Amino acid sequence: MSAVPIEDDGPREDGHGLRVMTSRRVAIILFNLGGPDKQDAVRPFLFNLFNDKAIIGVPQPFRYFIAQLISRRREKLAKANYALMGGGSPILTETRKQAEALETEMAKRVSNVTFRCFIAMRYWKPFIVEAAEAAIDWHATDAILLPLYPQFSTTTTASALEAWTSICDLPVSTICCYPAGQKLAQSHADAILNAWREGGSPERPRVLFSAHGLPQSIVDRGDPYQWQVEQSVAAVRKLLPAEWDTRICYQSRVGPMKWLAPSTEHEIKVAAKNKAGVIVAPIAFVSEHVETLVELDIEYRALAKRLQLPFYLRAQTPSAAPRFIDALADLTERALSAPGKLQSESGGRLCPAAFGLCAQGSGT
Ligand SMILES: C=CC1=C(C)c2cc3[nH]c(cc4nc(cc5[nH]c(cc1n2)c(C)c5CCC(=O)O)C(CCC(=O)O)=C4C)c(C)c3C=C
Ligand SMILES: [Fe+2]
Ligand SMILES: [Fe+2]
Repeated sequence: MSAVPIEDDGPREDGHGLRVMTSRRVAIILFNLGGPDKQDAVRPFLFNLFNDKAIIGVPQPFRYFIAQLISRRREKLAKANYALMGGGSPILTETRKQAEALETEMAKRVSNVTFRCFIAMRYWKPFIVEAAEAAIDWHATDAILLPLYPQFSTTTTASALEAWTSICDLPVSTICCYPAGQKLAQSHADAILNAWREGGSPERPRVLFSAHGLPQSIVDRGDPYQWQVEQSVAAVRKLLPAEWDTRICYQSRVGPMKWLAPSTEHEIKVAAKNKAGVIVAPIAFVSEHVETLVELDIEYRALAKRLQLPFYLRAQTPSAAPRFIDALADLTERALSAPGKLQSESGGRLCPAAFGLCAQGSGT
């Protein structure tokens, strides 16, 4: 898919022999996972997820059949979970709020460029191809690829960026990761402190930083997600009272394989043994969806109640909080002034770009 120039786009004579540049139109492509919008969408959404080679690394046609099998098996449980949220995922509504807020912020910050956010979901509508088509139809001059995954993983960021580069050749600037940014950390700390205050400021809470899990085999292959989660937690910890106990744990395991440990469920059981109340902080999600609203708010809350934890509080995800939108705008602004470069905020250590996982995203 190629950029089609606007009829009168590009440098042109102004009648006095001077060259006039038409304005830059930057498409900000916001990547996320996507979620089923209705019950009938649950199975095809799950199929798309498990048919991604970044999730199940076996060749076709085997992956196709495995994806059919798993999505059929998981459908009933997943449908029941989405039913608890009114039938579908709120992830698109949440992402739209972020897109709107980021567009407004960028218009305030930069006056000689026109910005438009396009939502590009990996496994459900609006798909990445739809975002690419919409950006081309809007006559974007170039694009900033901004994954709504602060921590880079081959299963999320790389998968989305590869899907984009295989269909669209707009000049791009890519933001590959931003796990330890100060404003992102501050938005998490704000949410944790809010949850704590709203819970009556109980003494010595234990903060469980709960990240979406990943199969251990994927981490062993060099996926940087786990250490980037650790970087995020380190940045947030600095903003919390020093005497608070904090732990990292992993939720949302799927299937029988070994996943990152300890699990969030395990840490809730440990907290019960230690008679510690917890604040659960989703550290790898930037919006509300099934993994927060059902898994954390219903399933783990019920477990905590059964185990008689002194308290169970849950910090909200950054969603469209001004500090988080500010963080996204900073990243966008930096990418704007370095077209074609891969932007990374991974703290200097082993950027994914260094081992080529998302280098294709650098474009021009
Ligand atoms: C932090 C980002 C995410 C990583 C890493 C990730 C890896 C990963 N996920 C699955 C399987 C499922 N994930 C599901 C939902 C889901 N996952 C993420 C984010 C990450 N996944 C989000 C934001 C969501 C919510 C989508 C929504 O409904 O809005 C699901 C569907 C729900 C369910 O059935 O439990 C599955 C399945 C794997 C296998 C994996 C890494 C290999
Ligand atoms: Fe997931
Ligand atoms: Fe990076």
